[in-house]
Formats: sequence, structure tokens, C-alpha cells
Amino acid sequence: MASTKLVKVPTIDFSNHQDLKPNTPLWESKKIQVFEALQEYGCFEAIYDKVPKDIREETFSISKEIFEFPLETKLKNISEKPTHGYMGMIPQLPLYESLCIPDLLNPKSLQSFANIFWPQGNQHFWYVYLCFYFALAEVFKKVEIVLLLSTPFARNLVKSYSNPLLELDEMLKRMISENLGLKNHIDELLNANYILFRFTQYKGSSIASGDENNKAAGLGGHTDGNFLSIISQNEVNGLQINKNGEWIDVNISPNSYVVLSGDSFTAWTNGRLHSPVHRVEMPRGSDRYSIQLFSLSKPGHFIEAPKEMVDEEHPLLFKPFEILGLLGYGATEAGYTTPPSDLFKAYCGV
Ligand SMILES: O=C(O)CCC(=O)C(=O)O
Ligand SMILES: [Fe+2]
Repeated sequence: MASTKLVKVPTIDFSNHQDLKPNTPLWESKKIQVFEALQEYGCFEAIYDKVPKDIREETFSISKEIFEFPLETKLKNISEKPTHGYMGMIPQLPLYESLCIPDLLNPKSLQSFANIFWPQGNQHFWYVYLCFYFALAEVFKKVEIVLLLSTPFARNLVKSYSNPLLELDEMLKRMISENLGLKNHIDELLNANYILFRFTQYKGSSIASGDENNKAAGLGGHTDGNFLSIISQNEVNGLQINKNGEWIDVNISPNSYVVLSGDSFTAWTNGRLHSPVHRVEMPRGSDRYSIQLFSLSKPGHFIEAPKEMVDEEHPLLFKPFEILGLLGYGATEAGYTTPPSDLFKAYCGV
């Protein structure tokens, strides 16, 4: 494939979020920008200042801390579900390691993750845990949590960290649905929401010295199977997306997030959006930490394009599929040998 070009993925500024309400001119203009960026690139940089800097730093410092645990501890982050647990020790990807909190919307899942690393409890982690828990509760309007939100502590946590990323995910889904005239399908999309939260480390510091310009593979080319991925990183860049055979660096500023469209949206929009092939190429010397918030459909829920997306001009492109089936397929022999841009079609193409 051709080499990296100095093309930039679009940047969309959501920093005046308090004015960003449906049916306002600002909403209408952002909604078009979002849709066009996802159509053209399958991703964009979101400038989003709702997560305070110190909270973000706190989260990255937890990330660093958990990767320093012995391998035997990290291996306790297991799951029978594909991509739902520890990934690492992959011979072709020696720099890559990741840990996953599956089903973030379920507080028990967060608790078992924390227990792996801090069986006695951890102030740090519980702080972030509570941020997520309270934020999710607000999103899902759980009465008992709403009561707890009245404490300044919880309110601050919600405002400062976790709520914003889930709000961003929801807002983007609303914008995309509106753009396609699928406003009446938004509830079914949001009700099936299931979140995977992944901490990732790329050990750039372990790349052997050699040609300074040489980069090493952090993560191979793939598409994400979910609806949206919201990625934050420490100050080390490395993510690239493939556009028409060329790799484009996705270099983002410190308070930005990368938003990527996944295969689930490709199917739901019957091909009007696409999921870009992306990879991580690591520079020598620096370790990269990234955090992914993946929004999926609940296991067992079948994803299919609403009937409005299918007509004579737009015949159905994908059979209904279930996310765990897709993720499992990626881990099979057929999945490994199919080029990443064809994998989704190979799995459920009509
Ligand atoms: O680390 C990143 O920036 C991207 C990671 C990624 O693409 C993934 O985990 O699916
Ligand atoms: Fe990815």
C-alpha cells in the first residue's frame, strides 16, 4: 500500500456543547459535518472539552498503573467472549497489550475488573468507577442514582468525566439517524447499547534502535465491528486510517477524541457509512496509551438496516448479524486470512 500522506482527517468542534441542542442551527450544521466526515473518512477528530484535563490525566495514570502489574494478574482479565478481556503476548504484535472492562453499563463488570488489580480497594480506581457509574445511571435515568447525584461529589464526577463520552456517543447517533431520516429508530439503537471499555498500551520504548524513521507495528489493519469507537490517547500519536489505499496519520490534539465508525453502522445504514481500515504504527522511544470506548449492540441483538434504508436503488447489502458472532469470526482462520477491508462483507454480506 502507498505510504502515509500528510492529509488530515476532519476536525469537528463540539466545545460549545451547551448550545448544541436538536433543532438549532448549530446542531444542524454539526450534524452535517459529522455525517460528511464519516461518509468521506469514516472518522473525525472531535474537539470535546467536557472532560477536565485532570480527570483525563487521572484515567491515563490508572492505565499506566494496571499495565505494570505482572502478566499473571493481567491474565485474570479473561472472558469467554471474543475481545472482551486481556489481549497481548501476540508474537506479531509484541508492543501491544490491552485490558478490557466488558459491559461497562453493568456496575458488576467494573467491580470485577477493579478486584483483579486492587482486591483491597483502590481510591484511584473507585473514583473513576464512580464517575462512570453515576454517568451511566443518569443516562439511563435510574431513580436511585439520580438521588445520589444530588450530592456535590457525585455531581462533580458526572460533570467531569464519564458522562461526556457517553453523551457524545448518544449525540452522534442522534445526528446520524436524523441525517438519514431515521429519527424514529433512535430508541431501538440506544436501548440496545452495550459498551466495551478498553485500556491499551503500545510499548514504543521497547523498539530496538535502528533506522530512526522506522516505525513498528502497534496494531494491524482492521475495522471495528461496533457502531462507534471514541478513542483518547496520551500525547503519543500513532493511529492511521486507510483512505483509498493510502495511510493517513490521525494526529490529534491533547483534549481531542478520535471518533471512528464501525461495521455495525455500515450494516445499519445499508452501506451509506463505512468503517475505515485503521492500524497503529508506533514511533520508536515513546510508549503510547490509548483508551477506547466502543459502543456495540447487546449480545444476542441482531443488527439490520431499517426498511427505510433498503429500496431498488439500495438493495440490502448485509444479512442481520449479531456482534459476538462478528467478533468471533475475526478470530478464526478465515478472519485472519481475509483482507481487513473485506472481512465484514465476508462474514455477513448478502
Ligand atoms: O489505539 C488506538 O488508537 C486504536 C486502537 C484500535 O483501533 C482498537 O483497539 O480497535
Ligand atoms: Fe480499532
